Amino acid sequence: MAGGISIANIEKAFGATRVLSGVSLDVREGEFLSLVGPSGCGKSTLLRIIAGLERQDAGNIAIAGKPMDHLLPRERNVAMVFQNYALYPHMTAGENIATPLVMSRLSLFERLPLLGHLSPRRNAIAAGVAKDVRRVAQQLHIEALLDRRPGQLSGGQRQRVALARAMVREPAAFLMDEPLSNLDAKLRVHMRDELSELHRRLGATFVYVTHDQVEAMTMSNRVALMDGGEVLQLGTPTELYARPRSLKVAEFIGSPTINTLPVTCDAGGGVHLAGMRLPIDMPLGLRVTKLALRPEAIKLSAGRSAPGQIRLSGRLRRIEHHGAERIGHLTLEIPEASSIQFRLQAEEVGGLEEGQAVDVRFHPKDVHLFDAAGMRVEAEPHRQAHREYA
Ligand SMILES: Nc1ncnc2c1ncn2[C@@H]1O[C@H](COP(=O)(O)OP(=O)(O)OP(=O)(O)O)[C@@H](O)[C@H]1O
Repeated sequence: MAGGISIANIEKAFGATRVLSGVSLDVREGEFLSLVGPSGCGKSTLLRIIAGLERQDAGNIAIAGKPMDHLLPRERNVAMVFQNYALYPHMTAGENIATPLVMSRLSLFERLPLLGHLSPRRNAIAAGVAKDVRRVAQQLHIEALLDRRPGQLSGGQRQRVALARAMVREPAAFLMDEPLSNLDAKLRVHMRDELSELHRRLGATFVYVTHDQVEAMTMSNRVALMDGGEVLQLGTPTELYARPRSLKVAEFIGSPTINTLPVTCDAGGGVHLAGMRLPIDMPLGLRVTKLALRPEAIKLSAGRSAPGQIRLSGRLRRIEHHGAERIGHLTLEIPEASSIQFRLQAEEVGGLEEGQAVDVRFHPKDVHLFDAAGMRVEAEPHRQAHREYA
């Protein structure tokens, strides 16, 4: 796997706490892959193991086909970017960016402030370092900031300096641990755009840790969703959103959160919701217990539903205005009285009042079904038309 990262059966425990339970994952050369998951799921630990900052108990890491397990962090040709930037406060931005090059190109003697100048090659190397620092500073539009110390920079500028320091060595891969989480919301959205653009320009492999699924979904080629030290699903953002492998994945990805409703199955594979037979059939022998629906799959229903659609009644509890979108909260009139959220169109909101009785409808093809273990089950094409929905 030239340029990619192979992660094979990685296990890690801190004392009695098992943090990674046999994680395997291939990061392709040049891809932007996010490790996303709830706090404590082990994503930072996995990144630190790739970087060599933490030692795994079992399993192997290879970068560009080369085993890394016995190499020090600096021998791995990867650059880490952290949430707290990790800049040296007493150095200027330029000196911070130059540090990795100074460390790799100058000997210990050549780095000495006075004696180092006695080395005949020192000046030529220093000029080369300065040129490389200017090149990355230009790419990140921070040339004007090179003489400032970190304390004189904004959060976004500091993050760019940290990125420049990572880029200057031209590493095989960038490993980023929540690099945007110290920035305010507006700057975070802007930096997301910049990071995606940087990734396109550099064509390097990016592994990006975040607990923010929106960040992961908007920037990544692929997302690995982790929970409890395992990868629950690896796929493109669209795959995770449209075909979640488990209820946990379905519930983690997407905002507002996917709606879930309890269902039962009869002996013939028919699916029932609150006593209603739905136009959905399961392969014989498979039973589902949960039905899940994305908020955008649910529509306000005025008049008769289109054939084949499922209709539910409820009371509109609240309308939430999010600027460009409006979310309706509906308490359903079913015995397991569940609350669901759905997207309302601008023109629909005018005629609605909180507390009002409304009907909603959805299409069976938009339904996700899960068994008692929370795993996805595919329905069969519907076997017979049911009068109540036809
Ligand atoms: N050096 C350590 N010593 C002991 N326990 C640790 C150490 N580093 C991490 N842990 C524990 O390992 C688990 C996973 O931590 P990790 O930082 O990898 O999670 P994470 O998914 O990145 O979470 P977050 O998003 O909160 O950073 C946590 O329970 C954490 O407390």
